[in-house]
Amino acid sequence: MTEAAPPFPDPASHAIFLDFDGTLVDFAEDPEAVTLDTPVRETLDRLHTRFSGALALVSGRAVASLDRLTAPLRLPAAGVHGLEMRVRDTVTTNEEEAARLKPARALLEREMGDGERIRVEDKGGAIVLHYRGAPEAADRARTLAEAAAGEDVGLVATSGHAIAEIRPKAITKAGAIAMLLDHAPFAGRLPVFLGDDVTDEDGFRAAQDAGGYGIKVGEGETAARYRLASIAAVHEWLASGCAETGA
Ligand SMILES: O=P(O)(O)OC[C@H]1O[C@H](O[C@H]2O[C@H](CO)[C@@H](O)[C@H](O)[C@H]2O)[C@H](O)[C@@H](O)[C@@H]1O
Repeated sequence: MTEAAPPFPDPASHAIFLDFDGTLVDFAEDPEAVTLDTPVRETLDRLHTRFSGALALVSGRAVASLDRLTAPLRLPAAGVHGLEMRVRDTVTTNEEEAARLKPARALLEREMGDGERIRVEDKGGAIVLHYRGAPEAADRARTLAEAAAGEDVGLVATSGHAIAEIRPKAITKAGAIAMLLDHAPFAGRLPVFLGDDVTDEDGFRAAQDAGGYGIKVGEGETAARYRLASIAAVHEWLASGCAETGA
C-alpha cells in the first residue's frame, strides 16, 4: 500500500464502485436509521452522469434498502454482496444461492429466544445478526452465525462492524464487480473500488486484478493500494473529484 493520496479516476476510462456503510454513511444501531447527506447524494448524482453511468454501489445491503437511503437517486447497484444486481432498471436475484438460507433461518428461529438482545436483519439471501446495541452479545451472535452457516456447506459465517453474517460462500464483492464489468456502461473501464470492511477486501483485489485500484477507508491491514482516513475524507475526495472532472 502507498501512503500517497488516491488519484481521482478518469471519467473516460474508469468506473467507480462504492461500498455504502462505513464508506459513504456512518454507523447507527438501526440499519435503516443511517442517512446519506444531501450534498453527498448530489455529488454521487453528478459523478454518475459525468462517468456516463459508470458509478455503482457495491454493498452488503439489499438493493431496496440502498434505494430507500439514496432516494430519489437510484444508482446501479450490487446488493447483498452481489446476490442482487441492478445495472439499469431491473434487480436480478440469485435465487439458487438465496435458497440456501432456508435451513439457517429455521435454525435461528429455533435457537433464538425472546430475551435475545441481537437484532436480526433478514435480507433474503443473507442474514445479519446485529449486536451494535448489545456488545455483550457479540460471542452469542458469532456462535449462532457459525451454527446457522454450518447447516449448508455453501454458506459461510463472516464478521463485520458489530455484526455476524450468514451468507452464501460463492457470493462476494469480487464477483459483484466482475459482473458489473461485464455490462455497459462498466465494460472496458478500469474499476476503482472504495470500502472499509473485511468483505471489501475481495473487492479491492478484484479491482486491482482488473487493472484498477482499491481505496481502503479507515485503519487496518488491507490489500487496497490507497487509503482515505475516514468517511468525511471520502466525501471530500468525491466532492473535489467532482470539481476536478467538471462533473
Ligand atoms: O457492504 P456495506 O455497504 O458496508 O454493508 C455492510 C453491512 O452494513 C450494514 O451494517 C452496518 O451498518 C449498520 C447501520 O449503521 C450497523 O448497525 C452495523 O453495525 C454495521 O455492520 C447492514 O445492516 C448490513 O446488512 C450490511 O451487510
